[in-house]
Amino acid sequence: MTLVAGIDSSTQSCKVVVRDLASGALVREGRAAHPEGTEVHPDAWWAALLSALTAAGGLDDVAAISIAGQQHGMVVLDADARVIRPALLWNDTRSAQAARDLIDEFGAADLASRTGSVPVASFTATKLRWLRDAEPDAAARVAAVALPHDWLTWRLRGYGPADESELGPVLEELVTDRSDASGTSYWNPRAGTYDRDILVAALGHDAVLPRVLGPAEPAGTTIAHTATAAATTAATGRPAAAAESTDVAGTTTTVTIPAGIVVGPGAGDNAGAALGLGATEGDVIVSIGTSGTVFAVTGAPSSDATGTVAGFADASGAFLPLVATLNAARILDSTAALLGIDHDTLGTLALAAEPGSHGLVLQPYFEGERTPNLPDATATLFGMTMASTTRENLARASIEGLLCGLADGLDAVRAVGVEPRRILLIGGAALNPAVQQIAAQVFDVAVTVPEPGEYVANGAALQAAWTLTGTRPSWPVSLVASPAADHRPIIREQYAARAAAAPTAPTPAALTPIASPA
Ligand SMILES: Nc1ncnc2c1ncn2[C@@H]1O[C@H](COP(=O)(O)OP(=O)(O)O)[C@@H](O)[C@H]1O
Ligand SMILES: O=C(CO)[C@@H](O)[C@H](O)COP(=O)(O)O
Repeated sequence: MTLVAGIDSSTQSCKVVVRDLASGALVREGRAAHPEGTEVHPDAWWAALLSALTAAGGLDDVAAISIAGQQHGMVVLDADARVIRPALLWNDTRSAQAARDLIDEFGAADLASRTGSVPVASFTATKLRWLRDAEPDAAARVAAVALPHDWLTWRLRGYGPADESELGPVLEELVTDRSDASGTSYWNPRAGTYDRDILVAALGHDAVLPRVLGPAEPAGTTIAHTATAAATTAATGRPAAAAESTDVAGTTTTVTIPAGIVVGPGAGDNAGAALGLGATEGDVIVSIGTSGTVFAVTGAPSSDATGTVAGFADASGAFLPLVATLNAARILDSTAALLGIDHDTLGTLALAAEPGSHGLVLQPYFEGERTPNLPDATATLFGMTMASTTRENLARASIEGLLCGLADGLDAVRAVGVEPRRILLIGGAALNPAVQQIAAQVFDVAVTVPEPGEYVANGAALQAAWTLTGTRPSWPVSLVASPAADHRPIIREQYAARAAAAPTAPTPAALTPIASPA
């Protein structure tokens, strides 16, 4: 049996799957938690990856591997390949003003046509501009910029600072793929080239950028080496990466990497999920993890000058128009914690309330919001009366608020030409039966739920198999639930009415004056 491995280094954790190349069957898996926070030292991801690999039984019998990961995170390296400062993650909003500055300098339409997207605080270019403005000494030392999956792939292949790696600080060996490059705001998905003018405008100077590999183009093969990481995140002062629910702060994980494992190009996590699901025309994927995302694989690139839909590339040579929200599964985590219950009980309570939650509406911008672009917004609960303010209605309102934001995202991907025939619901919160049932009430498209699984890691494993053999596998994906269509327009109508009246209502991008480039 030939085995391939796929990794999802996501916001909250690192997940590893090992699969049979021929059938796609899951052979073994492992996971490890990431630190909390929107600023994380990449060493913590490396420690979690090695810990998850160990939990998944190591790589001795694995023929190929690929790493997918959270998009956009800013990993900055100096000339000795040392990480200059903790990475700013996609959900860190401190670069909101930097995004506005870049839009003022280039114009939204120009950025959309050059990079497929109008940047918000999530995008890497805005984080580089923030670094240039807020930490100019650090910015001046930047010799290379990478994304989370690029840096982890490079470390796995044996590169890194001289005293921590077998092959040393060879920045030119950094690689990425089309899907993750398209989330930087300095890569053009139509042309397949970096836009170094935007990079220089953001960072203040040029830098080494990872070589962009095509689908199934190998990053290389591993050399035999020992990879070691200490489970500590001293740079952030936050908890150590650790096997979930196990405190291993201060422990060191060592993994023996054998020679000759083919390393695939990797992917952004959403593109990885599209690969893992085998998404085809008519499929819209709705993922409810830390981020909420709505996306589809399309043959043609998109560019939305309003900034709502990001015009990403996918991991198969096609494109991936995508809407992302900053608040998703954690809305339910917060509400469950507030009510002092677990996720299952939250779901049970929610299903005991009527659609529309008796007028209770949660606009769930707990961490600011990305779509709509309201980085400083806070959450608001509308419609509180003696009758509506019950635990049941609050539980349901939290799920309805989450899903209404994603339904707005579905409308936006439709507006760039996607014609959805079914929704594939994935991500941690999609496991919740109440989320599945209420999704069938909020979306006006049939909702289907694939069997529980790590679809980003599965996509990375499939990419590893594709890279090894040169042929894209077609592994089966079972659907476990198709909640009966039960569309209840009232849910979105009352949400839209509250959003329109809210003080945080967004200014339509079309009405925002955009300065011409200098
Ligand atoms: N049954 C459930 N109901 C609601 N939320 C859940 C459930 N199971 C897991 N989650 C939430 O899903 C999130 C993790 O999902 P995941 O897709 O792995 O996120 P990420 O990829 O961003 O790390 C966590 O916030 C977790 O609390
Ligand atoms: O920013 C985006 C997409 O543009 C997010 O999808 C991140 O890629 C994080 O994903 P999760 O860790 O929440 O799955």
